Amino acid sequence: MGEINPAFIQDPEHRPKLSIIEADGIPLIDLSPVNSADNSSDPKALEKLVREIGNACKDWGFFQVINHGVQLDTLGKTEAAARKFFDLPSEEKRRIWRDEKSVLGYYDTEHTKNVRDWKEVFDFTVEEPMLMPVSADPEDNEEIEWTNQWPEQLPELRVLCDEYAREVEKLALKLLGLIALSLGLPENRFNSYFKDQTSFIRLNHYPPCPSPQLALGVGRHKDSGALTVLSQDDVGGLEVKRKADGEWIPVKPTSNAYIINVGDILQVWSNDRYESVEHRAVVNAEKERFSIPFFVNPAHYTVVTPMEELTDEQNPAKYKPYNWGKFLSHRKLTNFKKHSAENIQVSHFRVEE
Ligand SMILES: O=C(O)CCC(=O)C(=O)O
Ligand SMILES: [Fe+2]
Repeated sequence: MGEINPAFIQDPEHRPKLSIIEADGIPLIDLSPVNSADNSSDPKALEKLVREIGNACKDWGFFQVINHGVQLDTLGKTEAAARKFFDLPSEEKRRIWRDEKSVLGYYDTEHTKNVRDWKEVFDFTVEEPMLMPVSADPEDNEEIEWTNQWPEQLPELRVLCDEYAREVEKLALKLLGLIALSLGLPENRFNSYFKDQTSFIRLNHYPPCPSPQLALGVGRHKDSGALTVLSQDDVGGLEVKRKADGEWIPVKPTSNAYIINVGDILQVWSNDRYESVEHRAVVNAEKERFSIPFFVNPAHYTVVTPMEELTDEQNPAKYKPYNWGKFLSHRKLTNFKKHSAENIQVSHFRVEE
């Protein structure tokens, strides 16, 4: 076992077990009823699908989908380009370094809950240009464009990532429609929030780690957006905190599947019918691992609040409204360094009961 920088070492209670737990994993859902070639949708099959999605969101906050409609070729090419990118010399990657001013690009010192993650990442937005508030200050109404930074030495990365974003975006919108139906809302209920979406995609690379029992690729966290659509390779490492008993359950890699998880915004929109669940990524002593999350986020000016159709006197709103863009700016700015205070969380907007 090699030595690792103490910045990566997790407190004992957060260290991974790395033993194989034989457990039923997250639900696997077949999306063919909404992706059949002739587009003939059988109402019974659609109803069943909506029920399955609703149950998965309720019981796990996580599920996998197959027959999702994303071209395998597009995913394969994006994965290959991601490998090439992380293989570039360090100086090359550092030319597109992410910092407080330019928050997209390459980064290898992210901290989750104040412990450094054993990973390097590349972030880019799905919409270009993407508008955001200039600061997290609620009084400041100025907007700014967040611009992507692409590596000069790998021009194909931009082309492939753009194509990938367009494909996965379709899947994301389809899933948001099915989730809306599962909550008893019209299928297009969430659509307008995504007109000026602030969605972004991350290429994650987890290099082999000499002390996988001490560190994590990504420490435990919840995703703050509406939904995450994640592709992982066949190495495995993602673990989900099972709602039933708090046990960390590995998500077994399933070929050609996407992993979907409910983010904090959906938790608020659904007024806690669905929950954004903690997850983390463990690392591996021998193998490197790659994953590509698509974080599905609404327009920055979205005021996030429980859907009024889902609240009434018996079931009052459990959250105070908050501004998504301000929330995201706050998160982004605090992710750059170790902080003494806890990051901003949706729980801060919870109404006291
Ligand atoms: O790599 C993974 O499997 C999970 C990554 C993740 O949770 C994240 O980037 O938010
Ligand atoms: Fe995550």
